[in-house]
Amino acid sequence: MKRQLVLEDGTSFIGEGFGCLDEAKGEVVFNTGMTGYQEILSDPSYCGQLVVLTYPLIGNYGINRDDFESINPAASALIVKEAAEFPSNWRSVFTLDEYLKIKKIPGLKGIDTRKLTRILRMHGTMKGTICGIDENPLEVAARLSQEPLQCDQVKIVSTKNPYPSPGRGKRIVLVDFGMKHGILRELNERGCDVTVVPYNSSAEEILQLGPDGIMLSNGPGDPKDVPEAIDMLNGILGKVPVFGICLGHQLFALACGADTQKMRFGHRGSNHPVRETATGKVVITSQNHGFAVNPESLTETDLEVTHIAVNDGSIEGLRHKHFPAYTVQFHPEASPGPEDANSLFCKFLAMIDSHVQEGA
Ligand SMILES: NC(=O)CC[C@H](N)C(=O)O
Repeated sequence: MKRQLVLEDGTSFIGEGFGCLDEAKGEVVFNTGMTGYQEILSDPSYCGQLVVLTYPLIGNYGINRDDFESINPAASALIVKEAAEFPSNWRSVFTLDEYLKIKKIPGLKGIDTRKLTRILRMHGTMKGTICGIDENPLEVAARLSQEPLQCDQVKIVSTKNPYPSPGRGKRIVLVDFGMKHGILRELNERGCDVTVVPYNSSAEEILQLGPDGIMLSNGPGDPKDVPEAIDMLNGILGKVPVFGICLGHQLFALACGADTQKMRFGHRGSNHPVRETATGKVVITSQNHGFAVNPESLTETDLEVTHIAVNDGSIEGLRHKHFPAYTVQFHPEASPGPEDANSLFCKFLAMIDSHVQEGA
């Protein structure tokens, strides 16, 4: 069935609906990864977003049982040039179309995703909707531009109750703002005894669990929509070592007095080069973010920049000058993408050891 994507500025792309044929609405963002559509689709940070994949053929290795980053994908829709109907991979259990139908996610295929991406790069991220072709794009766009952006995504994707993921090693409290399973996987692989807690847990509730370290997960939306987490961070900073990823990094920056800002079209892909300021070493990273820490806002804080994006010079990592705490804007857990930055999890555990040795 023919469906159209209408952008906030009235641009319309007519394609073929696949997966679920419901209407979709949200922010239209593009990801440049050549592979990893299953992980992208199931990354809760895409909650409320219509994800455009720039690679022209998607779905050719199907959907498997192993590569999910969450149980229920949170993306509002998937937009591709061509969706493979006959996947070929020994792990494949569903076609992309079957999976989108099961999870009730609208898909749109057969549109010029390069043209769409160029528009988003030039204009910046826009709101959009997938609807029937009988609708007038200008009327749809006028309605869209009146609608406020969603601001409750973290509440939707975070766990409602704490749960354990046991191990015999260090005790880590993982604050779930919309956690990718990859983060939990990395901690468990290193033997950590993890308790995953909801996004709105208080500092007291977290400290009562007696953590050796606190990990702040990735998550969807604007970090300023999660003030509870900033209060919580103010109650734990300096008491327990902290490591944060993506939304966790942005929340850490806000809690330390820095500011965040929306990027024009963000960083979403699997090959973003990042330079470590101390060594000059460049790692290729997996990224998915539309906000970044404002560099000027760091002057009055105790934060130091540890990583910089090679492509646009934006901040990719921070460290607290006095407390055992550091965070990164990119995804060291990869999934999808390169594992160059994976050792940051070992660095977190080493930071916990030195915190203990210092008798803190
Ligand atoms: N992956 C993430 O944690 C994304 C963080 C935030 N929602 C952003 O878009 O910048």
